[in-house]
Amino acid sequence: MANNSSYGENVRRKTHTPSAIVIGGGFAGIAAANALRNASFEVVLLESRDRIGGRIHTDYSFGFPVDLGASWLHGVCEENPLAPIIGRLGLPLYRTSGDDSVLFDHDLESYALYDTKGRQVPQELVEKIGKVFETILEETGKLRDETKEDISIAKAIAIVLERNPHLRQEGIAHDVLQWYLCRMEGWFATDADTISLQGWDQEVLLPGGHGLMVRGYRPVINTLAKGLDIRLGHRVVEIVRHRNRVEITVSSGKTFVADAAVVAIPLGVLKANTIKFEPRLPEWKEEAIRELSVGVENKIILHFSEVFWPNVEFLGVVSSTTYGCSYFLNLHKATGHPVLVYMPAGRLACDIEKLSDAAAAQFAFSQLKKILPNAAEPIHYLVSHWGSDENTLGSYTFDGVGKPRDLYEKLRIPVDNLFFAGEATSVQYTGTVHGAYSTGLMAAEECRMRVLERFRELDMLEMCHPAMGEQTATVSVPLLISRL
Ligand SMILES: Cc1cc2nc3c(=O)[nH]c(=O)nc-3n(C[C@H](O)[C@H](O)[C@H](O)COP(=O)(O)OP(=O)(O)OC[C@H]3O[C@@H](n4cnc5c(N)ncnc54)[C@H](O)[C@@H]3O)c2cc1C
Repeated sequence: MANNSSYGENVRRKTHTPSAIVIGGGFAGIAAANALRNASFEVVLLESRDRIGGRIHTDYSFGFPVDLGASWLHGVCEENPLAPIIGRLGLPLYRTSGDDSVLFDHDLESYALYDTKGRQVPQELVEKIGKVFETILEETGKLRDETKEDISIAKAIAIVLERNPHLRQEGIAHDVLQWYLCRMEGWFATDADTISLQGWDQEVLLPGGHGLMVRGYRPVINTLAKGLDIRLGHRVVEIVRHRNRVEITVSSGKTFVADAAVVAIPLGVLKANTIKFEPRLPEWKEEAIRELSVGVENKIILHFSEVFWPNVEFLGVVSSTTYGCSYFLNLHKATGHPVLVYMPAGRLACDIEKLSDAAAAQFAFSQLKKILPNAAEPIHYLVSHWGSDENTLGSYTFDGVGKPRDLYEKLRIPVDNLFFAGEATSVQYTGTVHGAYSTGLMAAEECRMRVLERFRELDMLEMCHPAMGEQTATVSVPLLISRL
């Protein structure tokens, strides 16, 4: 093997720095940009909003942090890819449930349910119906084994109740059952008649239960974003891919060029077709964008001058329909601040989004008054609009009826030098922060590999220059781009 240095004068090395553009400054995009920067790429991140974080939106206007987007770490354990950062930053978590289940993000003993007249539902009944709900869902599993055709979880439950009349509930017990279903709808950000029987329990749940980020998610994303070249207010409108180059145009008309790009924008935005891909994305990719479903969950955050509610983790209002049920997270338990967070999902969330912020806050307050008639008016409020915000157009992805789960993977698979990231590309952890983060890292790694491979080719081409003679053509020279 020849000594590389003996060819030093002859081999004209490429000094081109590999480059990438990341589109979208949510967890996926920031994770990808951070990883590519660490791999010595020149990285520019284009973000349409005037802030980073995307569906991480910690607001400080009350004088303390509250999250309008994600606030739980699902899977409080070391296996959670975000655990090392959260741990290093010393950020406290408040565990609301030790159960790694999509059904119970609060431990059953912390339930505080009320009927619409403000009477607390006896705890034994709450726990009994919780078990009935689990049994019903187990029975829907049997139904799933019987039939190949996918149906909604609402339809499956109706069939189970028809077959097992002893599981049917009446009166207040029925209303409590509706409340459990309403919380399940919250998990998927959609109504039970759109959740897939085949898919609803297929995501991977990390162990350790569910924990609230007491100081909000912002410190985590800020840490990852440190030192990155982030261009806020840059809305991407066109993505043109050439063989070894991408050209990205933003709404001001400015164009950015790089070796590759990571597309980390929400599924809702992709579905709206507001970004032109040139050439068009392949049919299988367009199909994934078209067929995957995104739901809506919102937060109406009420800040009171003092606590007047019971010292419980949350207040739930049961009703004869899931649409009529309510859930208020008591942030005072976790943070010490007098705040309740009302969280509607599905059709209710979409309907409330049509109201003004003042009317939405009033609506949430009216739900609270049902159980606490002497409740004092909030002093401040914050209202999210994840369904209509043009930067998101939905809260997170859910398993729609009849939609195969390989659509998530199709959404993730790269197209030429375009790499896709974001919660909707995560097969395992769809709809979560750690899912978005993992896909950002994965896209960055695939992008790095592809661009490095290309430079290796270029270096070989340079070495085949006629002036170098036959012998040098096969010599392996460590590539400059391997600066890891
Ligand atoms: C109300 C709510 C509660 C949630 N609760 C939890 C929870 O407790 N725990 C949990 O794990 N997950 C939760 N989630 C889900 C979690 O927030 C998301 O899965 C995750 O944050 C998505 O990250 P992302 O990077 O994929 O997308 P995003 O965070 O949406 O980032 C995409 C970015 O792209 C930008 N963008 C859009 N269009 C363009 C464009 N044309 N050009 C340039 N940039 C563009 C957006 O502004 C945004 O910054 C919740 C979500 C919501 C809405």
